Amino acid sequence: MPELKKIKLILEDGTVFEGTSFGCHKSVAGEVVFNTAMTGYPESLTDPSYKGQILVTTYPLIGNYGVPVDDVDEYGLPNFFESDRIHLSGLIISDYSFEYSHWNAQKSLSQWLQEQGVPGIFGIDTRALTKKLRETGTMLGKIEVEGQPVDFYNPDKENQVAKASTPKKEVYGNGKHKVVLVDCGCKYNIIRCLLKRDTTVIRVPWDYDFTQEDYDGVMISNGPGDPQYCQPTVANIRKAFDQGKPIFGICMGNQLIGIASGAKTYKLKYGHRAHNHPVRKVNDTKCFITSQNHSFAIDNATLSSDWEPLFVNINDDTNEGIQHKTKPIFSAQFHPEAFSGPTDTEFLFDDFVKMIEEHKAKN
Ligand SMILES: NC(=O)CC[C@H](N)C(=O)O
Repeated sequence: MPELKKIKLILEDGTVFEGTSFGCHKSVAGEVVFNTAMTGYPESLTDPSYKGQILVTTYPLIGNYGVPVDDVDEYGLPNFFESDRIHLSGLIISDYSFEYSHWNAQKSLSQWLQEQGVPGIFGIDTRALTKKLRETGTMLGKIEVEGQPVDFYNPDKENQVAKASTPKKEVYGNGKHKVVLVDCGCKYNIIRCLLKRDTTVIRVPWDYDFTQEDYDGVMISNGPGDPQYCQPTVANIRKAFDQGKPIFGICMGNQLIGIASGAKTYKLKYGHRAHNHPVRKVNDTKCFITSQNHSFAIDNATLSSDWEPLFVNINDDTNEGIQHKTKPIFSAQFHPEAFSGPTDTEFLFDDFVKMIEEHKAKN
């Protein structure tokens, strides 16, 4: 049993929670958001969309299955993580499991957080905290070590995508269809899902002019922070609209395609972070259970007449995707690549590749 040190969680409204430190023992500030998923902490911690945020897990027991091995697949991508490092700023949990057990575990969550310099706090009433965030809305907060004060930090005041995106172009696989992946802080399972479907993935930085590339389709990835910072990406997406090839956007990708189409985005009160968000296909009775992690959303009322909502969230009627009425362009606000979460909507990758095949056959 490691030496246990006290640490505090301080919210911008002055609320203070006292807990125990189980990660890197240092102070950190960010935006406090909650996720209600029951599994998937290794994937969440490495999801670049959490950059600038401190995550609260409502599932009380965390750490019980440790941290997976960091081996890589044939393309050099880690098998069990969504990026090459922990992106979130801190982790807030109720009960830390000092014992871990899993066939694939390599180390404890505590050890991993310490290695990566990320603070963790346990012993927090995460239900009370989540109720507060639901009532007040997302709040800024800090995990603070006694005698090490930090200022509050608002991730919406900076371009987080520029910090999470890849610095250079990289090509994966050797499949039939060339897909440009605009990396706004992409989760690796988007690359895996594309590679499984006979594609070559050309991963490029968020502000790279991919319209000069030789490509068959474009994927705009997920990513952290306010989509309004991605104006260079928006300008390139507009150029791609004119090129007419299939485009698929996920999460931040949905928001950026929306902005490029002329629509507006706004910030939700406390976002959607879970494995069980019910989403309905518009003009259809089909519903899907989806994995989600976002704060911003497209305002359906601002969609221009060439575009229409594709999916809607059944809990709060917010936008969950859009499509162009005539061009092969569509996007989802949820995560069809899951990891973690239900894989029910992975068929959207099949739809995308089918669009590419049809477009190639016609042109
Ligand atoms: N996962 C994502 O791509 C999130 C998109 C955006 N950063 C949001 O919070 O809404």
